[in-house]
Amino acid sequence: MRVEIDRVGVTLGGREVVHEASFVVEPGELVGLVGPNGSGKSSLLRTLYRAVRPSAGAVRVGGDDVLTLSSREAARRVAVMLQDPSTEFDLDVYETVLLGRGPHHSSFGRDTAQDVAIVEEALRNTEVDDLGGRMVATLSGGQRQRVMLARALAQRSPVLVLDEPSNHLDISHQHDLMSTVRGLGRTVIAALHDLNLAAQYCDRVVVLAAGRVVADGAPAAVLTPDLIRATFAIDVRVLGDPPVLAFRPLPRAVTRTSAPVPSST
Ligand SMILES: Nc1ncnc2c1ncn2[C@@H]1O[C@H](COP(=O)(O)OP(=O)(O)OP(=O)(O)O)[C@@H](O)[C@H]1O
Repeated sequence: MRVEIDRVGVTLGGREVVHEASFVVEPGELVGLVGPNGSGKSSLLRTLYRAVRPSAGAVRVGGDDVLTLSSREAARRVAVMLQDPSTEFDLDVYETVLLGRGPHHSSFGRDTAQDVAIVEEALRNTEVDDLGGRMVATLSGGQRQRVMLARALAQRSPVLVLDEPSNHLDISHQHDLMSTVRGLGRTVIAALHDLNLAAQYCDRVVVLAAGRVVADGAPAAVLTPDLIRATFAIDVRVLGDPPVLAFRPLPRAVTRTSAPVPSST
């Protein structure tokens, strides 16, 4: 399903934090949204799952403005996995993932054998099937994040929105997550801090800086040393295609963090 972000503005606390953002995600594409802290990634993604109303422009999913859809239809089209899932959850893992089936039920609909099969598959795909009976609040950050991915997968929506999906995951689960979402064949938009993950797995990378889209294209075309230096204030060497990025802090960052300067050889 196609997603269009069309000249979207987002105003929060009286300040416009996203300005005229436009890009398209074609059906089945995996697009990485990258940018420094506070550049507006989460705010823009929130317009897609209707947690924030754009102050300008429109977000269209499958050709329809998301604001014109019923809540059920919006949830059938777009599933979301959030950066910091609430720790207030009073549900176990199985019940949490089953919530993903909600948009497919009528108000008092019962869980079907198909729901159970879909939930069990999502639990297996995210390697949390051994945690089924555990309360979500008792899980580690990474385990909880995988449960939230399982819930989003169980929703079986054609569009998946991921906001920093891998920030609690160990290196192997980061790659598992990216290859899982890549293999789904769904339309995926993921805000990512790890530019190497973006480079390796995304079809396209959209760069936000100070609320504006400053680049949009294939990873090798976008993730250049000049763009990364201008956007993130860090030096980088780019090797190969898909690019592998080797970072080297600028002197200002070294002063700030007292971190050792890695060798450039
Ligand atoms: N509820 C709010 N009220 C006012 N300002 C907000 C609110 N939420 C976010 N902002 C501001 O909007 C700007 C964009 O924030 P946003 O969370 O979208 O950035 P981000 O790119 O996702 O950042 P990060 O990489 O740190 O997660 C920031 O300056 C932030 O302080």
